[in-house]
Amino acid sequence: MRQIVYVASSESHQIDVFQLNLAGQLTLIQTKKVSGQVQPMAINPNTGHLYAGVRPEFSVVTYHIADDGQLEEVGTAALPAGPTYITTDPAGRFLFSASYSGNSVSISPIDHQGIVQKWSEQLTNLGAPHSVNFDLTGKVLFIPCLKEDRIKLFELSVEGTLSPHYPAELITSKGAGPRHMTFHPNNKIAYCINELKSSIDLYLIRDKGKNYTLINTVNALPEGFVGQPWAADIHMKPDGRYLYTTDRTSHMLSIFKVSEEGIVLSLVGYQSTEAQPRGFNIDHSGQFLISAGQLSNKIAVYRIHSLTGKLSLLSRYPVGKGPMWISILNLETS
Ligand SMILES: O=C1O[C@H](COP(=O)(O)O)[C@@H](O)[C@H](O)[C@H]1O
Repeated sequence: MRQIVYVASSESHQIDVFQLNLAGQLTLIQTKKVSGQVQPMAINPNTGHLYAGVRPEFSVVTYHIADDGQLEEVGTAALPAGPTYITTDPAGRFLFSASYSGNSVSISPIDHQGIVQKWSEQLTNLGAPHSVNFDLTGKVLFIPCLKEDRIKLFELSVEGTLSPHYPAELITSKGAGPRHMTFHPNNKIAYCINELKSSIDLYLIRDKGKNYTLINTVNALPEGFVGQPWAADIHMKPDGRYLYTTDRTSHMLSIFKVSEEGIVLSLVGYQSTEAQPRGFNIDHSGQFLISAGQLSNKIAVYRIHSLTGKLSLLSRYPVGKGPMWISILNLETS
């Protein structure tokens, strides 16, 4: 598997591009300067372009990815508000941008060459939306609204408009602050990391997405942890066997074993990691986890032990200033 790792560093306006080899070693192949603070990134699953959300001139930059993984800018399109998280629908026809400070989510069409166009629609009056997540059917869009303690649910039409799903929202516990999500490969369980409690909510999805039940809430910090929880990110190993989260106060990753159906999370342990780990990701083979330290200006690569899910540090690499987003591309499927 030939994989490329993209690391966005907001403060130094750059994306570092690394090749990831089969042993988990990284080789820097490009440092791409960006016109502003670059934060969230997304890869088009259809065309293989990389998109990056930029500030203070709110925009999304489209990059063509060369055969070796290097980036070439091919377009810039305006966004109505500062991008906190971006994603595309599974067909790669539209780009969705959640804006925490703009209390909105915008939709931008993507043309048939893969280039994002100016935004066409904006959902407003959302309370600090922190991410936009399609379930694995690609039909339901989950928008965790941190300041509302709700995850709002929408459906996407063929024309690219959003309408409320039924049910229209999932309600979290008071003050939880829902932030980022992931789904079990069986699409029967949705997991949401709550920023302000560093807890994980598990929702059972039934009746083809018409029925959701909150079946458990799991603490992602060690029992007795003292300090303000400040969770950031959540990812599942591609085979669905282990789940990982980060917390920025404790500078830790938490590791959970996932039961076969995805319903039970059993604590495996904690891994101390880079300072303020706002973003991390897992490679497509499920063998390596890479975490970014927003305060250390480094990324750390860990081997994931296939039988235990535990992490062992392989190496740390310097990147730009304020790294907060990691995207990984499998060149063989792009
Ligand atoms: O992680 C966080 O995100 C929000 C919004 O981030 P931004 O990148 O859109 O500015 C931030 O305000 C919050 O303090 C922080 O915890």
